[in-house]
Amino acid sequence: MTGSIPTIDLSLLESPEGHAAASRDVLHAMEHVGFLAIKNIPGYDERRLLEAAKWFFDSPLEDKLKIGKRRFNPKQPNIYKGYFPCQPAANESKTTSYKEGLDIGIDVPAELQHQLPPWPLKHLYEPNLLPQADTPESVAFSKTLSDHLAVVQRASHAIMSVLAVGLGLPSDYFLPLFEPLPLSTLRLIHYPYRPPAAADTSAEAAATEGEPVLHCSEHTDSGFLTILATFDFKGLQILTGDGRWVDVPPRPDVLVVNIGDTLAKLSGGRFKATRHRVVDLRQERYSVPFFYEPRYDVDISKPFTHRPLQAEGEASPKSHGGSPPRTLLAVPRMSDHLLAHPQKTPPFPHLPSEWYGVWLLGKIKEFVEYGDVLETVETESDGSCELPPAAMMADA
Ligand SMILES: O=C(O)CCC(=O)C(=O)O
Ligand SMILES: [Fe+2]
Repeated sequence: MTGSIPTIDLSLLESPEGHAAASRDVLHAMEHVGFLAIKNIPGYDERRLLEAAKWFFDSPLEDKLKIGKRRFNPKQPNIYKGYFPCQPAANESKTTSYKEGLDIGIDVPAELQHQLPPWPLKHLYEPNLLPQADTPESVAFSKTLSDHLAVVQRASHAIMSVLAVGLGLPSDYFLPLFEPLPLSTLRLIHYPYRPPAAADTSAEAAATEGEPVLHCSEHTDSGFLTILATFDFKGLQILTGDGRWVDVPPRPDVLVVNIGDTLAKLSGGRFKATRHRVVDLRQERYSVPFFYEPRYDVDISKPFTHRPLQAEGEASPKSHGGSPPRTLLAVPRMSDHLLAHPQKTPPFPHLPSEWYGVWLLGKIKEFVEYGDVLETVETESDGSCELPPAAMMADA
């Protein structure tokens, strides 16, 4: 069934013909499947990434907790980035999330600190927490993560540029939605081996109703794209249009790409944010998703355009350049419209609800590992009402 997930060979992007062919394939995959695979990814070192993940998760829990989010380590100020331990029965609902993980994002350079958003969005840009750099192993670990982050960021740019060209837009059309402060997250995940007797009750209850035991319940991702390393681990499944769960078998040196809610929404529903889940095959499992996410102040309240971006069968553009169709120029960013129409609904009345960052804070409370984020920010005393500096308000 993975035959239905198209594979894009990134090495083909070097030639104009390859780029055009990839554009067609990416558009088709995004419209019909919501998932694709990429191969020949420059710089991707699967073995090194897996070894790094194993090294980190094999270390003692007390060491991992040193870089834990505040909920797990009160000495740490972070609530968004950092390590979270496995929480078997953390969620009373049917949602299962049997995993531990480490979240890292971009490190905001000193010269951009003044562009950080106000509370509570500033939490989304917390400094990374990484193991103390006092051993060669921990230095190598941090280097592996930053190298992989660069690899998947480049791959994300490549896919977005292929997509833009497929839509008849300049190849760097989407870049201003991300720069200079993308909210992207790289997450290392370890799903521990879970013997049947130790499985949490919600997962077992679901299984007895004929559903498989899950490591991670069905969901959609939040951002634009997810670029996922599954190494040689099975378990990932996607939901097809006709309601069947199908496996995404792992393939060596291939990364899985899927669309998140934001790109699906901004495309006016043309691209699919496909539901997916991870089945517990009664074995330990590792994965490394990269969630490619825009700046906090991107306006996600309306699609790129009010009509479908490009009707099926419409001629695809032949070149990367040229003027984009006029109706596509309404790329949502923090705009005069938002300033003129302040948001109507809380949770953060001093911020426009149309902002990606505001929506993200609301969405992540669905996930066990972030369950407390909203409560934490709501109980913080710093409810300052400043808006971001003028530089961030202007169109980039
Ligand atoms: O572990 C996997 O293969 C998928 C994880 C996933 O879907 C997610 O973290 O959003
Ligand atoms: Fe996901």
